[in-house]
Amino acid sequence: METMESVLKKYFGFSAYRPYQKDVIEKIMERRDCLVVMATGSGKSLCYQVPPLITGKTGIVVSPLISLMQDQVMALKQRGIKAEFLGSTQTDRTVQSRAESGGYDLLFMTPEKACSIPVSFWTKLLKIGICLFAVDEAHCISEWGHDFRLEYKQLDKLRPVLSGVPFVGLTATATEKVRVDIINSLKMKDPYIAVGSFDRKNLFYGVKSFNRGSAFLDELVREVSKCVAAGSTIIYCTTVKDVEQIHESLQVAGLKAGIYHGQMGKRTREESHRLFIRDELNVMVATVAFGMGIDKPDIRHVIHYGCPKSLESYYQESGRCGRDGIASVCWLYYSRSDFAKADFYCGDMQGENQRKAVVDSLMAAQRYCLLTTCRRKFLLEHFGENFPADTCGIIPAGNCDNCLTERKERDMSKEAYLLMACIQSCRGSWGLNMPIDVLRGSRAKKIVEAHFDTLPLHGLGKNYSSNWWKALAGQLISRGYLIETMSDIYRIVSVSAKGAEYLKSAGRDHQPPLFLTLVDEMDEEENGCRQGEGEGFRSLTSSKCEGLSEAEVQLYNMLLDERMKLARAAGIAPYAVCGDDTVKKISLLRPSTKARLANIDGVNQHFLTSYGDHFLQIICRLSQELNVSLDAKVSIQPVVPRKVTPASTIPKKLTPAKFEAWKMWYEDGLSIQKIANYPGRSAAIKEQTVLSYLLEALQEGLPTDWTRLCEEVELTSEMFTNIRDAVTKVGSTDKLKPIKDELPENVSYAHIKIFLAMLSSGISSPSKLEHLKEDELPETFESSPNASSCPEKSCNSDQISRQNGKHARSGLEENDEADSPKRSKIDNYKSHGSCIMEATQSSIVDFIKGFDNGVSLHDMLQHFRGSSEESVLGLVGDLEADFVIFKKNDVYRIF
Ligand SMILES: Nc1ncnc2c1ncn2[C@@H]1O[C@H](COP(=O)(O)OP(=O)(O)OP(=O)(O)O)[C@@H](O)[C@H]1O
Repeated sequence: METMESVLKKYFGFSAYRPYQKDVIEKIMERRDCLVVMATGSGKSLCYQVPPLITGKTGIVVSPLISLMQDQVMALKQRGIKAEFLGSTQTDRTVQSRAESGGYDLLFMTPEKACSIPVSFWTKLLKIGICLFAVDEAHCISEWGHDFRLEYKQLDKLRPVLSGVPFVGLTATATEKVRVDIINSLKMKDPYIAVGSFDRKNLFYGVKSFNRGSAFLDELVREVSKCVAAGSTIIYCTTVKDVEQIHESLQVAGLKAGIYHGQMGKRTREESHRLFIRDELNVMVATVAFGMGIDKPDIRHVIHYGCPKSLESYYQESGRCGRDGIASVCWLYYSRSDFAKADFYCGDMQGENQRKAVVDSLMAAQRYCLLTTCRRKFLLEHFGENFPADTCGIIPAGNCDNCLTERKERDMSKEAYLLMACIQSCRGSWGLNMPIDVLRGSRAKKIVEAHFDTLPLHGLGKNYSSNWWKALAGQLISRGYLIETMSDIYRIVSVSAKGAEYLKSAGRDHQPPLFLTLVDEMDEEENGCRQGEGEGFRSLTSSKCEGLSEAEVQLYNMLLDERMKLARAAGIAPYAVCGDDTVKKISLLRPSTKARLANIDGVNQHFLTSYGDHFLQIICRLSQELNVSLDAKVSIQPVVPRKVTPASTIPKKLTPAKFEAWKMWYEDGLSIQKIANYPGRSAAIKEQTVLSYLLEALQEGLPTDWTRLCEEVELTSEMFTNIRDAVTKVGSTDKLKPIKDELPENVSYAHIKIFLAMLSSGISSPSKLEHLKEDELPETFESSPNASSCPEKSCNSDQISRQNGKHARSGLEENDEADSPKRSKIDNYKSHGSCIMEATQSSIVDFIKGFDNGVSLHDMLQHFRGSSEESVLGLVGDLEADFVIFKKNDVYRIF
């Protein structure tokens, strides 16, 4: 049976699971129902893709769209996974019968199909084995969701039919209500719930206001032309008319743009989708009909032309961007008229709940547009996630427009007073138009009829346009001075308690200062320009080739062309051959052998067998042409996906600085030293301070990697044991000095603090640290005076000293030693290694194969003492693709 790790490398080419993936997979294998709520692009699909490959049983996946299933099936087949879909567009009549005899690892179907397929199908397949029943985009089940589909509600019918099969719901958008709905609708029993962070750290968020017209269209075309160099772009529009207009403008400008909306024929729509997925089109202009089905990992820009109908759908649609983890950009353009569309979106809503959900979501989207503070924080907090900092500008410098640019502020107390007082005078039962018209001195019929033209404030706000006042109102709403509510489809603006307090403290001639941000619309009116005007989009073209030399950039582009040719020949999308990031790594490392190619993250076995030789030839030829060496010795900083922190575990007590320090260390993998001297900080802080922040974070329950921490502060097993002895001797941990006094000089207070933190986490012995390296064993083990008394004279000295070391340690550790599978395996090998072994290709393969969790070079050298390090490395390097040796963190494994 394959293991979780071997499946990951063999089929997907990845070296490590992302947060939560492993846990969910394990739970599914234990046949437990699971609800997986994780960000778009965070890797939820892997949770249902892996179990069938381990168990050899079929996984059923219910998915809302045929186009989505088709793309997934294409990509899975490219990974050597047997996948198919059942649905109206399936032309192969044999799929169903092959499926029922267990012919597929993964079988996709629409909810309609799942409910209508005869029970005999399930009965037959159950006999062979179904390892899971996954419901993708599970929020469609809930009326509270933004994409409710009636067919999803019927899925519970299958529960009794598929008794014993774990049900797995997956979604990227789920509020508490939606989660409960999914669990109840699917009749999940004691489900394992994995809720990840919604933070898409590689996405930049920006918003701009715009006025419809040809001038803006020209600006948009200019900006989109710049985007094209970085990769694919989607432009989402709210109406078909906008789609057609923008598409035409892009085409006139010579851009390869496609179009997609609900009024197009099915064929043309599918063709458009296909061309975009295969990189034959650079830009797709679409309505939201082109939404959930898009699984293209290398989309670099998502632009919204018009405010989306809800913040949930904005998150979903912008979430199509940068799914491969590479830096990508989401811009939203809104105009004020977008905010008046509640009636349009509510049109076909039946129940009061649905109407309310729609209206609330639209208002949240509107607030997002008008925001002057961190957009990421707002988005995350909308999904119930705590974002402890006020800006997303700590790492790196600003990842949303509001955190990136310093906005102008000015005292707007007078204007704020006028607006709030006018709203109060109009008795707070109108939308914004009425009080603003009153302020601007309108004598429209409804104003005269309501006698608002006699109000003392009438006409006092003539100096500003209606849009200026609306922008001010937006600010006052976001700062809590005004409240906007909905009555049916009408907006009502009233003064909040905070606003009333302000009005009380002010009069017509005197107001306490109230500094507010000069948003674009105001700035344009007052100063004739917008802040950041002319900056255009955040450029991605430079980051695409970051870290590559000029020749490597050329190689990268040539390899992208080569990938395109291969994809065209195979009739698949280029990303299905391999991802952009993998091509970038290949350009950097320029492997000359299959083994080296296999070690590159993202290269799976199918790629190796299908394209490996071809790529190696091309790399060799192009490297010669560009005069760059093969097998470059570059240490690639893996794009370590930040581990997501479930909202509930972000401790309230921790200050943002402490939490940030922990995130940088634990999630971004930065060292304590790097954090202390982080360039984004105004002044360096002490390493000791960083360590104390980390320890506080751990005390608050945040996770850590003890092995890594010990390695970083050089806390060895020997020190650990010494500190433990000292603590026992002193008999108290209240004061550190007496403990320190018992210890040698090289043991610092930091070491003692870490020891104590470990102790309170239940680690009382150094060997509890999973990956403790051999060479970190206490020196006393190596230099044991008992070494010569080993009964087996034929044992090598290393083994003798370790055996004695075991005796030299307290009884407490004997059990720990026994529970370390890696160590006992190594010892096993060593006990056979009484003669000096020389390495050969096959003996190396046999040796590595003996370790499920891999083996380090150190272990290999200990085993093959008859060979030099150079020759062992040479042999490992020469082992070709039959034995895909995969190296990570200096540990070699074989697949
Ligand atoms: N462990 C991993 N290591 C590296 N890349 C991964 C890993 N798991 C998934 N990915 C990649 O992340 C990308 C997004 O994964 P996936 O399509 O499963 O996201 P998702 O959570 O289902 O998103 P959505 O909700 O938008 O459909 C894919 O390109 C996938 O190959």
